[in-house]
Amino acid sequence: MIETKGRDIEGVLQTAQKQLNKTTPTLVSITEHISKVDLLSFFAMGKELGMNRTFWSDSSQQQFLVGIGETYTLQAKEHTYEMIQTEWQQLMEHAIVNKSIEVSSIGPVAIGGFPFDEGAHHSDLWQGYEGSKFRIPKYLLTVHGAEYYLSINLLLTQNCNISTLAEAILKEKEQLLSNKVQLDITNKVILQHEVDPIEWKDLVKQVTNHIEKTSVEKIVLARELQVEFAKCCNITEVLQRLLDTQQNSYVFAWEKDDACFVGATPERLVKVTNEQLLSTCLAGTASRGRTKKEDAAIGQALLHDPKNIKEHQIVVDMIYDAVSSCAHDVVVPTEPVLYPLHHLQHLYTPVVATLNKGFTLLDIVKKLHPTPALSGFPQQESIQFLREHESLQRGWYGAPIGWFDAHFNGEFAVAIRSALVRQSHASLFAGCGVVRDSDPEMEYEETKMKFTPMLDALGGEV
Ligand SMILES: C=C(O[C@H]1C=CC=C(C(=O)O)[C@@H]1O)C(=O)O
Ligand SMILES: [Mg+2]
Repeated sequence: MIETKGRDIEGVLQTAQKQLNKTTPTLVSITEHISKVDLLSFFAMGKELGMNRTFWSDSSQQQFLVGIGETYTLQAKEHTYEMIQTEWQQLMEHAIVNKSIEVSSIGPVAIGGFPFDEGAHHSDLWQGYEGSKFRIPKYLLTVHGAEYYLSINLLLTQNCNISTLAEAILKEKEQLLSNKVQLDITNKVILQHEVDPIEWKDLVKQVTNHIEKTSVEKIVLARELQVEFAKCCNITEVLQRLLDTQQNSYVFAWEKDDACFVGATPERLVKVTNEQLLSTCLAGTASRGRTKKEDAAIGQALLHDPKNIKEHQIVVDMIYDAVSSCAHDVVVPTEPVLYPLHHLQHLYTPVVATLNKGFTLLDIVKKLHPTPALSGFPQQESIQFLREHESLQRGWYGAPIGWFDAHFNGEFAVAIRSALVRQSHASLFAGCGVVRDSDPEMEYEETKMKFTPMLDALGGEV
């Protein structure tokens, strides 16, 4: 990676062009510190420019990444973790990066997702989301607390006309930063359809029988709710609703032409900042109470419920083993605490560790996914069971979604509480951990509750 410093875009691009030593296009990234802009106006403006959009907010809403356009895509259908990692390292080796600021998640940043199951067949539902895809946005707005940065990422060739390019960029940049889009909430769901609820409850029973008879301890079953809107769904409005209502959640959107995978997940998979590693065990679910007293009583019951404790502990044990295989000083509390969300609450155990030399964020993502919060335990047996029995095409649902920068600092969440929106239709996904004591009706109710955050954000009756 060549690091440069400079001021105006045209000047920086001219200097970069002189440094190109290859005939193939080279990634050039220019970052500047900018004044505050409206994030969702920036996002909405991307649509007017006809570009695919990307959105990420961390669970404390202190860090935001808003991407417009796609300068480069890393994609792979097999051995995806290794392929994406190698391609990124090669791209970064020759990249020319212009920045005078040392902050993570600026400059060349890849944002995207892995599939839940690399071995699953591709489906029409997930068209555009085959395999793993990570995009480097053409324009990336990064927000850290009160600080705003704009990175412009381009592929430069030796013979491209710099002044024409710089002029086009300045025009688009001005539009994106114009703070012009005002938002009304107009999305409205007019039809809801649960996919095969009776068959799904039968499958829960089948799983508890399977657990009785085999060494399998847990299988996470998911189901789908389809909705129809009065008109094309506006993703900016969905993001606004999710940001307003979903506390303690990562809000994400990854648009691909006429589709957008969008959600607000409470579940961190892993965050790596230099060598510091944070992961999360989240499993075990209850509703929120209508009063403080009722809420506390539900929370206490959840903390002491054997079925939910079992569901949770299986996740803690696996994550501890996975993290320990590539990190040291692993710290895991012995008891979970409650993790409150707007519509529900979970059992939560944080994991802190120091990454061993030679491992990257993507290595640990590969080791962790799928955790028993999404597949079950043991991992291979539960994945095999899902391949044979679950009719839902999970695609990117329940899979790692997130970002990484040039130094593999980054964060991944697990893409639950999510929906795949395609114009005036959407599929919502929700799953639950089935263990020996699971009751089909209660698991059904749990998944129903897990649809509510997305259904509400899409403009549906909850
Ligand atoms: C699979 C989902 O939730 C997982 C994460 C937290 C709690 C869970 C549970 O209690 O069953 C699930 O393991 C989902 O929301 O689609
Ligand atoms: Mg559960």
